[in-house]
Amino acid sequence: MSGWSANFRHALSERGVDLVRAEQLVSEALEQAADHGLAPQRMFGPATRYADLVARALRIPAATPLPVTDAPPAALRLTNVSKRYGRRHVLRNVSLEVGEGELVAVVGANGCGKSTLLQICAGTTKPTSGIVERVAHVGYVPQTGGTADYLTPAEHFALFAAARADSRGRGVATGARLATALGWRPPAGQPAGQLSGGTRQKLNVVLGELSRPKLLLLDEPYQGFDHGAYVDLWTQIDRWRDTGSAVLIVTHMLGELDRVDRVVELDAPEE
Ligand SMILES: Nc1ncnc2c1ncn2[C@@H]1O[C@H](COP(=O)(O)OP(=O)(O)OP(=O)(O)O)[C@@H](O)[C@H]1O
Repeated sequence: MSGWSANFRHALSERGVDLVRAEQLVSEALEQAADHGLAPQRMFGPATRYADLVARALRIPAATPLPVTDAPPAALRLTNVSKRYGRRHVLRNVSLEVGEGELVAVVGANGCGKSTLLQICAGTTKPTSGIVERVAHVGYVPQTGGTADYLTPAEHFALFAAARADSRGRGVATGARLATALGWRPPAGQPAGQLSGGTRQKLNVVLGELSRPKLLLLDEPYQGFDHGAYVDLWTQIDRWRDTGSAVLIVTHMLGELDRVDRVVELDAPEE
């Protein structure tokens, strides 16, 4: 096995992908690279970065499923969640709930733990203590990363569709349709690494919503957007909420807070 394949398999397993599935993913990647006549490193970039993307597409380790109650259904519930990095407390006893058809904003000063909170909601970071309950079907738009420089938008759509056992054709068509709602027409054949920062972020948003998740986690999703795309995104967010999805958004855009149902303000970071 080549160095890239071994590193990819190892990185997948570090990200919680089971060995059989990891083996399958390595074979698929090698096949795809061979089809294009490229070395896997050239096609997918560094193995660890590609493993990040694949793990994101495969979605997130299971959290405790939410109990069924008579109350309006919650899509996400955090109870007394805390996070420490070494001795540094980043989050202390955060509790919040986002119901289906609800839009909740997370605000707070730089470094107060907003991205960490979203990672915990997504399941990509473990809390030090506390309980996370959420629906199984989650779309996560991280603040940075989340795309592979060497794959085209269509290849991203196909990869994320495959992770949901959906066909390549349907994934690519859905991705193109969702991109239109952000005023973007994905270019054929251009890898993500050659897209502008704002356009790459549009790709990130489309990947988050590609499989119509019940819960959308958006970490400052509009970075680099021009004004038109920013307006389009908020229209999309309203639409997700109105069609019953739960949306949790990290934002510094305090002017938009009258659009949201609830605001969760995190405490200032420890000195
Ligand atoms: N993997 C990590 N290891 C150690 N410390 C980390 C790690 N990730 C984040 N931190 C620290 O946790 C704190 C909170 O970071 P986080 O990115 O969650 O803040 P934020 O509120 O999203 O900030 P911003 O508004 O600038 O995006 C920071 O002090 C950061 O340095």
